Amino acid sequence: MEGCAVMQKLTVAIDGPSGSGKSSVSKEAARRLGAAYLDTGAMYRAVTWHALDAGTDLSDAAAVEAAVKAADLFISTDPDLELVTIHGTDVTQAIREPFVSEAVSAVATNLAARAELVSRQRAIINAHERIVAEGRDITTVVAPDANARILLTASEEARLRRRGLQLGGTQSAEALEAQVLARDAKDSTVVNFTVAADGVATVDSSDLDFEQTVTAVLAAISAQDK
Ligand SMILES: Nc1ncnc2c1ncn2[C@@H]1O[C@H](COP(=O)(O)OP(=O)(O)O)[C@@H](O)[C@H]1O
Ligand SMILES: Nc1ccn([C@H]2C[C@H](O)[C@@H](COP(=O)(O)OP(=O)(O)O)O2)c(=O)n1
Repeated sequence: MEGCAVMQKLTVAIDGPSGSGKSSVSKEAARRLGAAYLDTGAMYRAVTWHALDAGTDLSDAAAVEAAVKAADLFISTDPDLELVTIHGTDVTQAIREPFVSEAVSAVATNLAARAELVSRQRAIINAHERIVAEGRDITTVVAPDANARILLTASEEARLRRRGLQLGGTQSAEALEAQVLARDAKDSTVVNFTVAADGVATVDSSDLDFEQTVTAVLAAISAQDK
């Protein structure tokens, strides 16, 4: 019926390294597609916050697994509402603090913790008719059967520059490299987010501004979702 278009079911999976623009671009793409938005990195950050809050020794794999399984985690999937809670406590801001960024790889490299979060992420994705989910293993592990799968990349230089601006230009080059490059190096020991898997489209945002990147991602989604 005219003016009453039926929205088709849609799952979009987007992966990429730190600072490539995954979160900001996926959120905007979700708004324009009338879809929900899932930031899986925020889930890894939230369970890390929970493990630290509970005094967990992050070098003890069994203790990390237990802390992740026990985490009562809520994450908003509304692209216009950023909200993450653990046991009812609002941790939306806290999970972005450096103490979480520095610890998160210890959880993200724990395979049992990953299995637990992958299962929760699949449940969230399945509960939505239309959703854009982003992270490091969404195209390959969490939703390999998504309607559209994209690897969003950018040069190291662009990623460091963007993260530096995002953090207010106060960080030293060494601190930024530790946050962006060293964390990616640790994380990529368990998941591949630097090379596109078969059937995954690559969007390189190095020479694109934000709006151009959103346009390129939306074009890659329509090209795949036929
Ligand atoms: N194509 C782009 N051009 C310029 N800046 C961008 C672009 N994409 C994202 N940004 C900015 O770079 C910063 C990092 O993006 P973000 O979405 O947080 O990356 P990621 O989730 O991959 O770590 C944000 O401040 C964002 O607004
Ligand atoms: N699907 C995912 C998403 C994030 N992670 C890990 C990798 C990162 O170190 C942390 C936090 O992810 P996040 O996307 O917030 O990272 P950025 O700071 O945006 O680079 O979680 C993961 O292993 N798998």
